[in-house]
Amino acid sequence: MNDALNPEFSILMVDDELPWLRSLGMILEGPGGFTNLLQCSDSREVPRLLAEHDIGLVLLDLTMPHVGGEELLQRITEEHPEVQVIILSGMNQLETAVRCMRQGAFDYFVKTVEEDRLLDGVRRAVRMVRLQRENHAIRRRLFGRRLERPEVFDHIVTRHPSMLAIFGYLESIAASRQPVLILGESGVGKELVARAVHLLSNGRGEQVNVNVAGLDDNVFADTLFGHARGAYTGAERERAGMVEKAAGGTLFLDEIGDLSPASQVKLLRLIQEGEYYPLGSDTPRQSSARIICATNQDLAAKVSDRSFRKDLYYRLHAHQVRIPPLRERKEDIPLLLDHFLRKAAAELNKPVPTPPPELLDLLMSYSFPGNVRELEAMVHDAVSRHEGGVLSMAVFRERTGEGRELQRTADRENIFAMLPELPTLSEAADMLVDAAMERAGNNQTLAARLLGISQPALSKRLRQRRSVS
Ligand SMILES: Nc1ncnc2c1ncn2[C@@H]1O[C@H](COP(=O)(O)OP(=O)(O)OP(=O)(O)O)[C@@H](O)[C@H]1O
Repeated sequence: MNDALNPEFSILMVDDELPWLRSLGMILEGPGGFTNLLQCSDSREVPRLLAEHDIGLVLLDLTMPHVGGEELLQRITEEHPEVQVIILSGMNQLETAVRCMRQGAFDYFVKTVEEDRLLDGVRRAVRMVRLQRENHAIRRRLFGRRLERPEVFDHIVTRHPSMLAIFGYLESIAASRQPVLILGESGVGKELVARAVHLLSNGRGEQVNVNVAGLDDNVFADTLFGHARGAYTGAERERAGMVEKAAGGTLFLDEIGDLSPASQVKLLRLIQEGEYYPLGSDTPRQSSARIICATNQDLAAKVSDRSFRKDLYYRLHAHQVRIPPLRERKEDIPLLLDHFLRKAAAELNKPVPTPPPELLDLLMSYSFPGNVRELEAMVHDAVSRHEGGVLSMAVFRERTGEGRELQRTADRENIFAMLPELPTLSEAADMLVDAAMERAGNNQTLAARLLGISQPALSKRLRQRRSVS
C-alpha cells in the first residue's frame, strides 16, 4: 500500500452540499487513491470530529449554514495548529480564500479546479502533515520529553537536532531574567529565535526590536533611553525610549557587535544595574525589560582586539546560543523550500507551484552564504516570475552561481550597451546599491557583503541619499 495515499491520519471533507461532498470523495478515493476519508455536511460537527478522530487534513468549504468556513478555519488554526486546512471556494470567493491563506490555510482551490491540481495539493498537504508529525516525534525522542511549549517555536521551520537542542535549552532558561545572546551568521533566523525567547518568558509587555548598527552614541542613548524636555535643541517634548516601551517585555538589540565603545558602557550599566538615564535627566529609571542581543560577528575576537568590552561580553555570555548556518543543517532545506513556496504564493496571490525534482539537488549542493534569508529571497523571486506549471530552474541557477559565470560575461559585454546614455559614476553606484539591497531582501549586512564594502559604509551611503532626496 502506498503510504502517501494511505495516511495514518484521516482527511476530513466539510461541505453542506452533499452531491459535491460525494463527488469530492470519489475523486480522492478513485483517481487520488486516498483512503482514510471522513465526510461532514454539518459544520457544527467539526469540533467534535476533530476531538474524536486523528485528523491531519481538512478540506473546507467557505459558505455553509451554521458555522462558516472562515470561522471554522480560525478555530482549527487556534485549537489544532497541527491540522492543515485546504480551502475549497466558489469562483466569487477568491478574496476570502486569499484571506484564509493569510490566516494559515495550507492552500485554496476553486471548486472548478482540474482534478489533477487538486489531488496534487492534497498530496502536498499530506506530505507536510507527515513531515510535521515526524518532526514532533524527533523532538520528543531527542529530549526524552515533549517541549513544554512547542507552539512557541512553530514559526521556526526546522528538524535539525542542533536547532531542537537549542529550543530545549531556551526553554530551560525561560524563567531567567539574565540577558540572552544569540550568535550566528546573517540570515540564519536570529530574530525568529529572539521572538521565541520573548514568547517563552511570559512577560506581559511587548517585544521591541532595535537594530543598533550604525547608531552613534547619542542616537543610541536617545533611542533606548528617551530624553527629557529640552535635553537638546529640538527636543521640545519629553520622549520615552525603547527600554520603557519594552517594560515587562523584551528589548531585542540586533547587530550588537557594531556598538560604539561609549554605548557599550551604557548597555553594561543597563544590564548590571537595571538602570538608565534619559538624555538630559539626572534621575535614574528602572528597567523591567528582558534583554536579548544578537550579532553575526565574532564577539570573542572583538574582545581580543579590544573593540568589544570584556565585562559586557561576560555579562552577555551567560546564556548564549549559536544558530548554525544553513549549510550545516541541509536537512532543513526541503522543509524550508516547501514553507517558502507556500509563503510566496500566498503573498503574491498565486497557486503554489510544483518544484522540479532537480531543484533540491541544486539547493543541497549550494553553500548559502546568505543562509535562510537567501533561500527565502530566491524562492520569492522564482514564484514571482512563475507563470504556471512546474517552477522554472532559471532563477535558482542564476542565484546559486550555476551559469553565473556565463551571465557575468554577458553582463560585462551588454549591460551598458543596452543603455542609450551612460549613467554617471554616482548614478551607477546608486543603481548597484539598489540592486544589492533588493537581492539581500533589504538586509544591509548582506547587501554590504555583496557590494564588497562594510555595513557602516553602506548605511552611511543610504543615509546620505535619504538626506539628499
Ligand atoms: N527556520 C526558519 N523558518 C522559517 N523562516 C526562517 C527561518 N530562519 C530564517 N527564516 C526567515 O529568514 C529571514 C531572515 O531571518 P532573520 O531576520 O531572523 O535572520 P537574522 O539571523 O536575524 O539575520 P541578520 O543577522 O541579518 O539580522 C526572515 O525572513 C525569516 O523569517
